[in-house]
Formats: sequence, C-alpha cells, structure tokens
Amino acid sequence: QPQSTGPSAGGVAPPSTPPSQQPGTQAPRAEQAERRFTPVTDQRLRNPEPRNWLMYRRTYDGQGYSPLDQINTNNVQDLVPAWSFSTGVNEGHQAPPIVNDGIMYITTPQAQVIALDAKTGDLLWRYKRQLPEDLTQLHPTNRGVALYGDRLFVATVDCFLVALDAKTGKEIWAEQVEDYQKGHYMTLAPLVAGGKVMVGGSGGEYGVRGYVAGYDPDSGKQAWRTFMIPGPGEPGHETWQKGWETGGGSIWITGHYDPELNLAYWGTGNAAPWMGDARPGDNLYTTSVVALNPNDGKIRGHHQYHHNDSWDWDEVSAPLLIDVQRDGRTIKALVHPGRNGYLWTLERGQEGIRFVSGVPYVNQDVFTGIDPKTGRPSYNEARKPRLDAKVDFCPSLWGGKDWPPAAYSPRTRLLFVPANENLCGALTGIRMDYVPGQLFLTAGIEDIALSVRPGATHIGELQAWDIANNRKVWSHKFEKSQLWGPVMATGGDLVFMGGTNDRYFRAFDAKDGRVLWQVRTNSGVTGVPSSYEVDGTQYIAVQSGWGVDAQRMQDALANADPANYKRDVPQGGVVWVYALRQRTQPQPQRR
Ligand SMILES: O=C(O)c1cc(C(=O)O)c2c(n1)C(=O)C(=O)c1cc(C(=O)O)[nH]c1-2
Ligand SMILES: [Ca+2]
Repeated sequence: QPQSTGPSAGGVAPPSTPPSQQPGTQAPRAEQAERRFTPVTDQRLRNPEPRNWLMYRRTYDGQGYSPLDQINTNNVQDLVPAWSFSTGVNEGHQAPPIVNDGIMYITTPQAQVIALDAKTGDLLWRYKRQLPEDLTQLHPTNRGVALYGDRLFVATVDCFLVALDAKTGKEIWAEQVEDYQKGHYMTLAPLVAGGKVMVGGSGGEYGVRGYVAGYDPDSGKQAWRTFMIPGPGEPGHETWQKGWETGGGSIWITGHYDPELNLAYWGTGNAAPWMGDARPGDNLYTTSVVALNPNDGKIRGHHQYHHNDSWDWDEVSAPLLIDVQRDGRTIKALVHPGRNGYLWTLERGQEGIRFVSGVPYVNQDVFTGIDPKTGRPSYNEARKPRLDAKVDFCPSLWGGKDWPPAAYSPRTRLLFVPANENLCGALTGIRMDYVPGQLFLTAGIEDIALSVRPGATHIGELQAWDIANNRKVWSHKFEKSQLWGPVMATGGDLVFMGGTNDRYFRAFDAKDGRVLWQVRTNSGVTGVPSSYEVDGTQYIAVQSGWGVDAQRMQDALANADPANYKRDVPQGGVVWVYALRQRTQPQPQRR
C-alpha cells in the first residue's frame, strides 16, 4: 500500500528530487497561505474573477481565455521574468499554474503538488507522494489540481484521488480509484462540478475499460462510476462483437461543463487493442465525446468522432463550449480539433449532441467522406491498420494534434489550434493476448513509424480558425519543430504558447499571428499557460519541462530525418512567471 507524505511528515522523497528540497521546512509560509486563502465556491467556479485561474482551462467552457489586458499587443515586448522556481523533477511538466487570490498551485510528474506565493515565488508548502516501487509510468506527467472549498484534489499516477488542505498541504483523504497493477493510472486534473470531484483513468494502451467516476469532496466516497464501454444490457453494448471488457476509451484530459444544462463533456481515448479488426464494431463510446450529469453520472448524450478506431487517435480533449454564429443563428456548440485531423463542430442540448460540421485542418488520407447528417466518416480501408499487416496513414498516430489544449478568444472569435502538419505514421498489426498490467497494443512499440511528407516545409503550425465560417484565417509555421504547446488567449489580444523543440515560449498577435515576444526557457514548454493578477499586476505563468510524447516524437523525428530535426531538448521542470518590466520585484539599490 503506497503511503503519502504531508509537508511536515518528512517522508521518503521520490528518487529524482534532491534532498535539499525535501518537505518539512516551510511551516511559517504555510501560515501565510492559511491567512490569505479564499474558499472556492460553486459560484466562483462558474464565474471566476478575472484575476484568478481556478481550474485547468480557467473556465468551465474550456476556452483557456483570460480577460486580463494589462499585458497587450502594445507592451508585450516589455515582458520579463518576475520569478522562477525549479521543481527538481524531470519529465513532462504539463500542469497549469492554478491561482486563487495570490496563491499558486502546480503539479509535477509523480503527482507532487507545490504551493507558491504567486507574487514573490516563495514556497508555501510541498506535497509528495510515496509511489510504489513496481510502478512503471508510460506517460510520466500530471496535469494539475482542482480546487473546491478549502481543499485541492490531485489524481495520482498510482491511481489514487487525494484531497489536500489547500492552506497547509496536509492530506485529508486518499481514495484508491483503480489498481495500478492492472495498467490503470491517472494523469488528468480532476473536474469539480455539481458538488462532485470527477476523475477519469488512463490505460488505453493496457486494455483498461475506461470510466469517469464522481467522488464526494468531503468524505472521499465514490458516488458513482460510469464506464465508457457499455456493459451487457446497456445501450451501445451492441457496438462490440467482442472485447468490450478490455476495450479502452480511457479518459486522461479534464472534462468541460455546461452549468445551464448541468452536463459535463468528456472526451474519450482510443479503442483497445489498437487494431480494429481485433474488436469488430463501432466500439462505443471510444473516440467520442460523452455528456454526463455530474449528480448521478448518467450518460445524457454522445457523439463518436470516428468508429472502430485503429490509429490510437484518442479523442480525449474535451470540446470547447462556444457560441458559434453560423447560417444566421447562434449554435450552442461543442468545438473539437480532433486527433483524427478534423475540426468538429457539434451542437449541445438537453436531448443530446447533434453533428454540425467536420473539416480537415491537416493533411488526412484516411477519411473519404463525412455523412452530412450524422458526421460519420467513411474510410479508405487501405489506410486502416489491421492484424498481420503494415499500414501507413496520415496524420501519424499522434494525430493532427495530441493532448495540448486549443484556446478560444471571444474577442477575436478565433480558435487557436496547436497542430502538427505533414506527419504520417505506420503501424504493424500483430496478434496478442490480453495480460492484465501489460501493454495490449496488437502492435510492436518498436515498429511505430513516423515519417515527414516529401516536400514538407514545416511540421508545427499554430492555426487560427474563424469557426463561424470554418475558415483558417492565419497560421504560424515552425519549419524545424513539432508542436506540443498548450495555448492560452488573453484579453490583451495575445496568444501564448511554447511547445517547440527550441525551448521558446512565445506571444502571438491574436489577430494576425505575428510573433510579438519570445523568451528562451530552460527546457521545452509543454505546460498549460495561465494568467492572473496580484496587487494590480498581471502575470503570465507557465511550466517549462519537456518529456513524455513530445520527447518521443522528437526521437522519432531525429531518427527519420536527423539532418533537419536532430535536437537535444534538456529536461527539468521550472515554473516561469513573467510581468511587464516596470512591475517586477524591486531591485537592490546601486551603491
Ligand atoms: O490511452 C491512454 O490511456 C493514454 C494516456 C495518456 C496519458 O495519460 O497521458 C496518453 C495517451 N494515451 C496517448 O495516446 C498519447 O499520445 C499521450 C501523449 C501524452 C503526453 O503526456 O505527452 N500522454 C498520452
Ligand atoms: Ca492512447
């Protein structure tokens, strides 16, 4: 049984953390946090103050937009570091700095939680979890905390949901969600809505049966669990001729929420194992969006982006809730740039989810058409991986985009998509039996192939879409790099994003895509950026810390075309916080 260590427990630290950063020395700072912490109510989650970033994408609609505008297109050149903080951990730092009235919370791989003074960078407290020694981590990352009341919640890689006192970092409860020894793990930030703390689990490459589970924030008791693969007798079960028990549909990115409909929208992962002919049928609800009522976990709607997935195209990114003007009316839309390379627009309602449109945003050679009524794609069967064959297809198995979230600015009405163009992949299907806790791919991981399309002039591409007209209005291309950068839009008409193998973090003009500012960081930036204000100063915050599949794609690219793409991206996590030059901390007097 894994045990956890609170800030004062002084327990055994995970191996990659230097001894100088062990917990137990921060008590006076924790008292500061105690005095200042403002409780996070449902009301505040629904309508957060502009100065705060209280959840994964700031607002329930998942737009990743901060209304703050002190930093804008006229002065962004004056952005300089206000402070930075080294986490002492390697691998993928992806969590947004979540900020509640001057207190910042970040997580690192291994589910470490760090609380910092958002103005000064002072360490308030640090929580580390003692992980079991036999734990292997296929995706070593953690995507952040959820706040509620005076608690925070973190989902751990050994599959526990942990509640901490947000003021002190003391553990209040830790509930086992699933068994890590059977290939279950968690990487997402929990979602708090309708009085429940919701999490989903990873494990699509291990043949898990995906689920979303709702927990009582006070007691930690599970209120409900809804499987993303319907069991016998449940609607959708007929889409599985076999293999539903190990069918995938994992959940590893935070859902979004519509308070008016009281529905949470979750994206679901790839079907398992990878080769579709090993599990004939559409395989609901894999590679779908699923609408759940947070009170009881009941499914109230779904839309499957592509059926019988065979490309590892997880559609886990939850769709953005956007009011889209189209054909003379306002559509309460769900907008999703899919891993399958199509930009989807759906309409949400109490009755369910209705297809509106789907258009490719990168080169895609698999779909031969989209049914205009249902949105169901038809396939070029020669591009569909299968058992006992090698099949190539575009985009690669990492898709038109992987997990890094897109953002939407209600001011410019543009959707910003961090895409990877001009990449193709190949998979070789092999027969494989399911063994609990072992990879269940029906493909050799060493046989995953990545290639750059002949004549390609770039890979990474930040795209801006006018979603009213399904039109790409600008794009910024990265010649020598893939793009794994979560995007943030701001009220200053700026778009912030890192994600390239040259370690830059950049600001773009939201209207035309010009790079207005860039700064070189310690590592590659795959962290979700956030923005907040303390004492009248706006800050931009992001973690730099390359790893996981951004690194795997880097290795594959360097292998495919070393002359163009070989680049060492150093690892190691650092929180970076930027503010306008005249507003950073006071400098010592010159003598
Ligand atoms: O099927 C799954 O359960 C699952 C989980 C995760 C994860 O938890 O991060 C990834 C993937 N799949 C995946 O397919 C993928 O490309 C991926 C990239 C990353 C990353 O952090 O860079 N995680 C994951
Ligand atoms: Ca997957």
